Order: sequence, then structure tokens, then C-alpha cells
Amino acid sequence: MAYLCPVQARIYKSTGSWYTVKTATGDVFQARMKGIFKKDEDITSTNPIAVGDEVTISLEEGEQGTAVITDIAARKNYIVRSSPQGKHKKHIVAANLDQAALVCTVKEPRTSQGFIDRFLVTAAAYHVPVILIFNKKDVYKAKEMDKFAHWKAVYESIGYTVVLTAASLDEGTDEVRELLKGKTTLISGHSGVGKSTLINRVVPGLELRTKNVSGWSGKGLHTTTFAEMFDLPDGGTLIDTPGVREFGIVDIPRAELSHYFLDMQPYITECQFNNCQHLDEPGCAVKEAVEAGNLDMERYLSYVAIWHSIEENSY
Ligand SMILES: Nc1nc2c(ncn2[C@@H]2O[C@H](COP(=O)(O)OP(=O)(O)OP(=O)(O)O)[C@@H](O)[C@H]2O)c(=O)[nH]1
Ligand SMILES: [Zn+2]
Repeated sequence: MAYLCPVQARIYKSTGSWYTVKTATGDVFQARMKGIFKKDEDITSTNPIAVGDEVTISLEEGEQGTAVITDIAARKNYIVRSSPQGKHKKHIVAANLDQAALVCTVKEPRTSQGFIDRFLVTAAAYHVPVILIFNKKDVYKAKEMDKFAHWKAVYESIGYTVVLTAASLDEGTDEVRELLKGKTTLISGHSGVGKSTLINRVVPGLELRTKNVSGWSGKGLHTTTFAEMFDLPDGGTLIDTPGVREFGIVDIPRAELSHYFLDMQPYITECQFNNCQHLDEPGCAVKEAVEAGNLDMERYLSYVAIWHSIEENSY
């Protein structure tokens, strides 16, 4: 079969065998893969192409608006999670990210620091900067505002960007828009934090379905959803991954975990043992820093919890 001249495009949505692609000039096509591509990553993924990928397409002659994907460009980075198809298989969630945004809440529901830290570790492992967006500020009372102030201080001192919003009131959202401008951002968050509400604010005309938290447990509800990329009005794109709450700590051996706790960096070289895991070893500079109040205790507890959750022989 003959194809017309090849063009570059980006994957906006993947629904299994069909991909929605968009060219630089804004033309949208439904495309499918042709042949098997040689992959430069040393991972076994269940999906060869992911949202955010840059691809080469050729339009199908005689077909209306369909194309074939003939090549995929090397990825700048990508985030994977364990595939539901098997423990040792990986699913590429999104590729070519400039940053990731995690929508969190101090209340209704409260995002646990463990959840935040797992996300940060994963992002650090893939060299993706993170913006923490604390939403629902309108329901925070003094106690929650104190908690937010503490988290803001902790995470900003590590180098993360922290924003406070009330998406449903469109408050703080200008700052979010500014941070997203011109970039490819993966947006994530626990169910009920207001992620869809926020996306609807920054992508006008989208109107993603939002759920009311009250009367809905969130547990056991499984809708088949697909990652999707949206254009932002001032340039840049936003990748939503509905249904993907957590990426999991994949591909990080226990011994390397502390490298992704960026606030631990000044201390890990000071431990008595150079293979210190910062748990029960004597002369551990990390634990000394926690005791001296120089490292956040909750961050350290997240480290310990994540360390234990990684299988011993994961590498
Ligand atoms: N008080 C308050 N409620 C909000 C805010 N933003 C969103 N909500 C409400 O929180 C609930 C959940 O919002 P969604 O946008 O559906 O949350 P989500 O994070 O997308 O949740 P999933 O759809 O499960 O992924 C809805 O009832 C929203 O109206 C906010 O800033 N303040
Ligand atoms: Zn140590």
C-alpha cells in the first residue's frame, strides 16, 4: 500500500491499537502502528507507544483521516508503572515530560505524605521536576493551614514548587496556568482531590466529568480510562492519566532509594558506613540529621516505608 509523504506528530491519546495524533500544524488523525519498532529503552513495556511520544506518520491513501505510525523518536524521558498484565512488565504512562504536577489536599480527603513522597521519588528517578498543588484551600481551617505551611516549607526547601489553590473557586489557578505555560506537564492526584476540576479550569471548554466525594467511596470503582494530552491556551500541554493514582517505585533498588530523597543528599556521604541504608546502622548521618531537626521526620519515615516496600532482590 502506498502512503503519502511522512510528517511528524505527537501522540495525544492511546486507546489500545488506535492512537490520536496531532501534527505541528494542528491536524488530528487516528493512527495505528505499522510494524515493530526497535526500542532504545532497555525496558519491556506492554505498550510500544505512549502519550507524549513524538512519531512519524504517513497518511493512508483513500482513507478518511487515518494514518500509520512508521517511526518513534527517542524519548527525552518517560514515566512507567507496573503493568496490570504482569508484575515484571511495565506500562509507559507518558513520555517527553517537562514536569509533573501532583494535586494534593490537606483535607477532604487528606493526601498522605507517604503518597506525596512516593510520587516525588518516582519523578526524581525519571528526572522530572514536580509542582505540588495543594487544592481546596477554602476548606482549610487554622490546623490545616499550619499543616500546609509546614509541607510548603519542607518541600520548597528541597527545591519543589508548592502552590495553594481552590480550583472550584478559580483561586490560585493563575499561578498554575503560569507554571504550565509552554511545558508538557503530567498531572496526577489521588481520587477526590479536585484534579478534574483543576484541569477544567486550565483547559477551557474541556469539561471533564467531576465527581462528588460525598457518598462515593472511591474504592472498587474501576473505569477503563486512558491517558490523554490536552493543549493549553497559552502553549504547552497537560497529560491527564485518569485512574492512575500511583506509579509505584519501579526500577529503584533499595540501595539507591536515598539518592531520590533530595533532602538526604548532604548527609548520605557522611554516614560511618559507605553502604549505610540509613535504618539501624551506627553512625548514620541521616538519622542524626532527623534527630537534630535538620531533616523532616515524616520524610524520613516515608523513606523507611518505601525502603521496606521495595523487594529485597528487586535488582
Ligand atoms: N471545597 C472545594 N471542593 C473542591 C475544590 N476543587 C474540587 N472540589 C470538589 O471535590 C470533588 C472532587 O473533585 P474532582 O475534580 O472530581 O476530583 P478528582 O481529583 O478529579 O477525582 P477523580 O474524578 O476521582 O479522579 C468535587 O465535589 C469537586 O467539586 C476546591 O477547590 N474546594
Ligand atoms: Zn546512613
